[in-house]
Amino acid sequence: MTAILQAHALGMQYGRRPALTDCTLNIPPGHVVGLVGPNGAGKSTLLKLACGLLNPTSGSISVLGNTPGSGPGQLARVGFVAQDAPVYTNLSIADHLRLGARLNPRWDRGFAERRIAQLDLDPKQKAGKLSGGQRAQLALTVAAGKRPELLILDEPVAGLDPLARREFLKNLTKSAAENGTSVILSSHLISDLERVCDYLIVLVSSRVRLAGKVDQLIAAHHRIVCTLRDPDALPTGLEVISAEHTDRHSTFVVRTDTPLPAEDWAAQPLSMEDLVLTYIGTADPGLRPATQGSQTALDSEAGR
Ligand SMILES: Nc1ncnc2c1ncn2[C@@H]1O[C@H](COP(=O)(O)OP(=O)(O)OP(=O)(O)O)[C@@H](O)[C@H]1O
Repeated sequence: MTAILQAHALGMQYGRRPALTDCTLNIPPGHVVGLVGPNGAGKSTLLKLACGLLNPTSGSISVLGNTPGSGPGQLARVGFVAQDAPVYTNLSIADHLRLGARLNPRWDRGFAERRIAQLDLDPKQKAGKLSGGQRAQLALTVAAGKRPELLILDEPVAGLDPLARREFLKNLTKSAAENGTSVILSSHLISDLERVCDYLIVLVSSRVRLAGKVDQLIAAHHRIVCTLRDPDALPTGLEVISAEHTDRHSTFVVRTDTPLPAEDWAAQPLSMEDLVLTYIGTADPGLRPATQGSQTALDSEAGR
C-alpha cells in the first residue's frame, strides 16, 4: 500500500534557520495522524512541504506516492487547510462552493451544501464578514468537499468553540472512515487528538522525536516508580526517556518493544497526553540519544 507521506532525511531551512531537520517518516494509509509539538517546532513547515507549498532544502518527500503539488491530479488528491483558514473575502459562501465544484473533479456538492446548512450559515454571506471560526468552517468544508484521498489540516480546530470543535472532530473521523480518507492534523490540543488520532508524530525543535501507531506507542512505554536508583541500574533493553528522582524514589518513563520485566517497581501505562508531554519535556537530543533510532524502528514497523 502506498504511504500517504514518505520523507527521507527531509530538511527545510528559511535562510540559515532550520525549520525541519533530518525528518524521516513513513505513514501508512488509512490513519488519522496527529502532529504535535511546541510553537515553532516545524509542524506547519512539514505540512506545507506535504502540499507542495514549500520545496525542501534537503532530503525528499512524497505524498500518496508522488511529488507534492506536482500538477492538477496531485492537487485534487490532497485537501489542505492552512493555519489561518484563508478564504476569499469578497466571495460569498455559495461562490466558494461553486469554485470548489469548478476546480475539483470529485467535488461532493451535496456534502458541502449540507454542511453549510448544518452550520446555519447563509450561503449569500460574504466570506469576509464571517467570524474567525465560521471562516475556518468554510475552509474545512471546501477542503473536505474535494473528497481528497488525504486531508491535511493545520490547527483546524483552533478557532472553533468547544462544541463546534467536538462536532467537527466527530464528523472528521466519521467522514474519514466512510470515504477512506487519510487525515493529518496538527493541534496543540492533545486531548482532542487523543480522541481522534490513531497515529502520532511528535516534532520538537525541528526534529521528529516520536512517530508511530498510537496503540503500539502506548504499549511500548511505561512509567515505573522504584526505590532511588541510577538509570544505568535498570535492566538492559529499557530505553530511558525521562527520569525524575526524590530522596527515596525514582520515576522513569521507559520504552521497550518486549514485555516489561517484573521487578520491584510499580509500573503504569501512559496516556497519549503523558507520552507527548514526556517527549516534549525531554527535548534535548543530547540527553536522550536513543529516541531518534526508536522513531526509525517504529516507522519501518508501521510502514510494513
Ligand atoms: N516564512 C518563514 N520565514 C522564516 N522563518 C520561518 C518562516 N516560517 C516559519 N519559520 C520558522 O521556522 C520554524 C518552524 O516554524 P513552523 O511555523 O513550521 O512551526 P510550528 O510548529 O507550525 O509552530 P506553531 O505551533 O507556532 O504554529 C520557526 O522557528 C519559525 O520561526
